[in-house]
Amino acid sequence: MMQEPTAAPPLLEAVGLVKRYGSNTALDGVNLTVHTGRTHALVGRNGAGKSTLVSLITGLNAADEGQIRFNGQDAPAPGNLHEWRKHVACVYQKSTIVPSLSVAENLLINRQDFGNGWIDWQRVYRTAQDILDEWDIPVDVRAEAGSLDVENRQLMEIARSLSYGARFIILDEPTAMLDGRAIKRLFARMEKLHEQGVTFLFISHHLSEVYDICQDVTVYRDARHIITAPVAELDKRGLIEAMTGEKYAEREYHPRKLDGETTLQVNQLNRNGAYHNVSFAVRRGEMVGLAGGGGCGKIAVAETLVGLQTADAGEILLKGKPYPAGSVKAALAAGIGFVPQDRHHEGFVPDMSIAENATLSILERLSRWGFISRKRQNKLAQQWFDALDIKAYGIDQPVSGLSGGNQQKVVQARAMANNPDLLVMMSPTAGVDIKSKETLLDYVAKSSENGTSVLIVSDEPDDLRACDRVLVMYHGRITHEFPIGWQDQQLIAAMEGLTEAQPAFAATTAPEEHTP
Ligand SMILES: Nc1ncnc2c1ncn2[C@@H]1O[C@H](COP(=O)(O)OP(=O)(O)OP(=O)(O)O)[C@@H](O)[C@H]1O
Repeated sequence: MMQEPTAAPPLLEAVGLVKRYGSNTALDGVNLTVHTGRTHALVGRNGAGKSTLVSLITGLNAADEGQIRFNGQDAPAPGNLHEWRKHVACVYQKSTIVPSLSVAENLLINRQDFGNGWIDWQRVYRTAQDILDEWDIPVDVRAEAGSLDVENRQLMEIARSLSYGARFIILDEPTAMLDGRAIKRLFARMEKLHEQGVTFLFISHHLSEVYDICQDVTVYRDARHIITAPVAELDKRGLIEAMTGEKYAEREYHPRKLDGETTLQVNQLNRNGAYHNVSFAVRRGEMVGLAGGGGCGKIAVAETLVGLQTADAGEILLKGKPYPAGSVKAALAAGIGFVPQDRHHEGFVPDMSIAENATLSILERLSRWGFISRKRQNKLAQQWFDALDIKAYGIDQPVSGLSGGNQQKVVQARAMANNPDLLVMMSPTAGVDIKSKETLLDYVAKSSENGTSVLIVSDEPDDLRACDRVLVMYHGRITHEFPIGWQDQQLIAAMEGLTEAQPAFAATTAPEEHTP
């Protein structure tokens, strides 16, 4: 189903784009047509080619074949970024700002009329303020850009793109690092900019967002264009089937009988300003969710368990024994595996291969007399590669060349390779496509059946559905516990603090004790 042609030429028309990396074809003759004023979603599984397409339609890379036109005119020559910026810009998940400079400097960086010789700072701030005012973007021009949170950093990058003249903005997984309220604010801002004549290409693995804010959707699968349709004509089931190429089946979740010994026991854990009186246990083979909105303290609790942070008071026992606090090494040695929140900093070594990264945590086990057995390493890595459905040309590929979601899977493999007693996963499916999410979470569920205890720390209902119990944190305290089978609305209301703490937790949630 193609979009009805309108009188004006499309804002973007990409036809027959091919891009190869060595023997790997990242895009195999794909099309994309975006019309002015229609928010267009681009979706596809990890490695489908979305980021590669963005690199071509923003002029960062040259296509091997195909044409790109903006408003009926041929696109500038690849690499002439000054000209491309007038047509299109992309706000990436990873920031492109200079953190040590002010918002104003970031907005006006690299402009011919600023920064040559003597700088008139009053003029810099005034011009930057004018840009933000024109688009009604409430960011302080004098703030250090590195101090902005993700939400404001994205707004600043949008304003910068618009100031170059672009009226076509690509948002690459903009909601991946935002909590529910910030996502609502972002969507409201997009609506407003849309009214001011800005068109968005929206890339997201959260399909409900596609239905919330997009009018058209394009699906790529395995480097190919599968379908473009108005979202109103393609329901969620159809969309998932287009993405996966398989029939979609609804899942059911059932309670399990769990009576194994306690693997993790957390007693009255406190960290000033982060979490308070946190107590819970995870049994052998149990999957527990730790949910909550941004700033609720769930990540701080998880990072304390794995040694990335320390508590001010309280007790953590693994199989009945304490282990040294504040040391990742000690946590790993005690039997904890973890998927960190920030995979770019703590997750993987980019220049090392999939095999090397996936087996980082067990190098000792793979070595004999100080030499690593490559055969054993590769065998194990290959098992993970297949089990997690990693899309790459092989286990020797450096992780830096993988798509975002596939990098996440390598981090996951590393966390599980050690066969830990307790697996702590923070936002484990951020950037992971819907099918891979299922594969990954199924794998975790299978490990739990074999005795691994699991703590999934996330605000994403889909990550938590298979958990035997979900604990919800709000303002640093556990306020609710839901057994498997909860409804999304229940969980979201608790995460947003819209429902009173349950009686079992109310005693620890007295408002006067609250430290934001
Ligand atoms: N610089 C590169 N070198 C080698 N291969 C690459 C490079 N960039 C991308 N690829 C490959 O091209 C394919 C498409 O990757 P791309 O990053 O475009 O996927 P994506 O749809 O954005 O995925 P994700 O949702 O995981 O971000 C993948 O197989 C990837 O490994």
